[in-house]
Amino acid sequence: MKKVNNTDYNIRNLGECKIRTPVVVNYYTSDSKRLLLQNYLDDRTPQKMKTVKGAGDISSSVEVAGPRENLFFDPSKTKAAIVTCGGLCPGINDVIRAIVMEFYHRYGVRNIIGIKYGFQGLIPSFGHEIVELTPELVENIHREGGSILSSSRGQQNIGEMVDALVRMNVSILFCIGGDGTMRAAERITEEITRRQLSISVIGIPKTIDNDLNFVQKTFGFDTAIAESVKAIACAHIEARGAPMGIGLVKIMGRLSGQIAVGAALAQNDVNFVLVPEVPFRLDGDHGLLKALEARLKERKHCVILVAEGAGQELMRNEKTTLETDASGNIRLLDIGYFLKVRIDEHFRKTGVEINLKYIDPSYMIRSVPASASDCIYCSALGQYAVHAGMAGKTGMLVALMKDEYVHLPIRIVTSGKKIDPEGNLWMRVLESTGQPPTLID
Ligand SMILES: Nc1ncnc2c1ncn2[C@@H]1O[C@H](COP(=O)(O)OP(=O)(O)O)[C@@H](O)[C@H]1O
Ligand SMILES: O=P(O)(O)OC[C@H]1O[C@](O)(COP(=O)(O)O)[C@@H](O)[C@@H]1O
Ligand SMILES: [Mg+2]
Repeated sequence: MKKVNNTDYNIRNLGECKIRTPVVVNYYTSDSKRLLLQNYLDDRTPQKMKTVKGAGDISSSVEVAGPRENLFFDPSKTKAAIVTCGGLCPGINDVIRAIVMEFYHRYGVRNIIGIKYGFQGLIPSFGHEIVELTPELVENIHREGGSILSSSRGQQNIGEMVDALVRMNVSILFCIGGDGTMRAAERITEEITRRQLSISVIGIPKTIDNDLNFVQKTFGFDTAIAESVKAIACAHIEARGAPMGIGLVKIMGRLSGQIAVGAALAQNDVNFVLVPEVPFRLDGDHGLLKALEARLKERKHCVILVAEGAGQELMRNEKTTLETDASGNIRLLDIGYFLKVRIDEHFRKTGVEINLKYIDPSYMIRSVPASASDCIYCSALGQYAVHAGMAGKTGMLVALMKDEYVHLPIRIVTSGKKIDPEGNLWMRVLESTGQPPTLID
C-alpha cells in the first residue's frame, strides 16, 4: 500500500477530478445472473484493480482500496459527517475512531461531526444534537461496545436528509450500517447526484448478521461468534450435567444463519444447527424430533443451535400477519421458545424424561467491545473509507473481498448473502455436527 503523508497527494488537480462511483465489471452473482455496471472506469490501472473469480469462470475486477494521488476534496475545506444506523454491532466505535484519526493525522482535516441516533439525526424535527468529533473525544471509545453516536431504525425523508447535508456544508458522509443503511445510502447518493452536488457518500459494512452480498465479512461478525461460543459452551455443560440433557441455544441472525454456522464450527459441541436457509420439519421419520430421539438414545445429551430466522414457516399459517419493525425488517416469531415447548411436549408424550435448558444470549453477542480481529478490521475500514472519500469516490462501500480491501458500488451489496445449502460451508457443518443432511421427510 502506498504510504500517504500530507505532501504525497496532489490537490492541484481538484478542479479536474470528478466525484464518482467505482465499478465492478462483468460480475456474476451467485445465482449466475450477469451484473454489468456501466460506470466510470477510473483507477483501472492494474495495481489498483483486483481480479477475482466469480461464479463459474467469470472474472471480475473491482477497485482496490487505498490512498489516491489525486484528491477531490481540499483537506482545509473538507467537512466530514459520520452516522451509525440499524442494530448495534461490536466495532462501531473503532470505525468512528479510525475515521477521525485518519482525517486528523493523515489529511489534516479538522471538521468532523457525528450525527446522533442514525438517520434521525439528519432530520431537524427530531432535535438531536450534532457532536464535534475530535481525537481527544474518540481516543478511548474503542474500549466500549455500542456506538457513541447511538443508532436508530426507521426510514427518514431522503430529500430532508440531503437538505441537512447541504445546510451543514458536509463534503463526505460516512454511513456505518447494514443492508438497510446501504439501501438508504444508495438513495441519498441518487438524490445528491440528481441535485448535482459534490457530496461523497461512503458506506462501511456493519452487521453481526454478515449478510451483505460480495462482502467477505462485515465487521462485528467475528466478535458475535466469539460471544455466541460462550453460550454454546454453557449449553453443552448443562446438557451433560443432567440425564437426557438438551441444551438449546437461540442466536441472532435474521435472514441468514451465518453466526450460528460460524459458532457451531468454532465450538464443536453442537449436534444440530438450524438456519433460515435450510428448511426443517419437527415431525415425521426424518424430522428433528426423531433425529433428537436417536441422538439422545446414543449419547444421552444434545446441543441444538437455532438461528432466530430459522423455521419461521413452522410457526406461521395463512392467518398470520407479518409485522415489521420501523425499518421494514420482518419481526420474527420466537423459534427458540417454540422449539423448547415442542420438544418438551414430544418427550412427555413418548414418556422419556428429558432436561431441557434454553439459553438466549440475545443482545449480549452484539453489545460488547470488538474482538482483536474485529478491531484490526474496523481500523482498516475506517482508514480506507477516508482515503476513498477524500479521492471523491461516492455511492460505494469499503469492504474485504477475497482477502483484499476493495471499493464496491453500494447497490450490489444489498441483495442479501445466504448460506448455500449445497456449498462447502454447510457441508462442513454437517460433517462436524453429524446432523442428518436433511430434517425433512
Ligand atoms: N430503502 C430504504 N430507503 C431509505 N431508508 C432505508 C431503506 N431501508 C432501510 N433504511 C433505513 O436505514 C436505516 C438502517 O436500516 P436497518 O434495516 O434498521 O439496519 P441495517 O442497516 O443494520 O440493516 C434505518 O433508519 C432504515 O429505516
Ligand atoms: O431488536 P433490534 O435492535 O431491532 O435488533 C435485532 C436484529 O438486529 C440484528 O442484530 C442485526 O441487524 P442489523 O444489523 O440488520 O440491524 C439481527 O441479528 C437481529 O435480528
Ligand atoms: Mg439489516
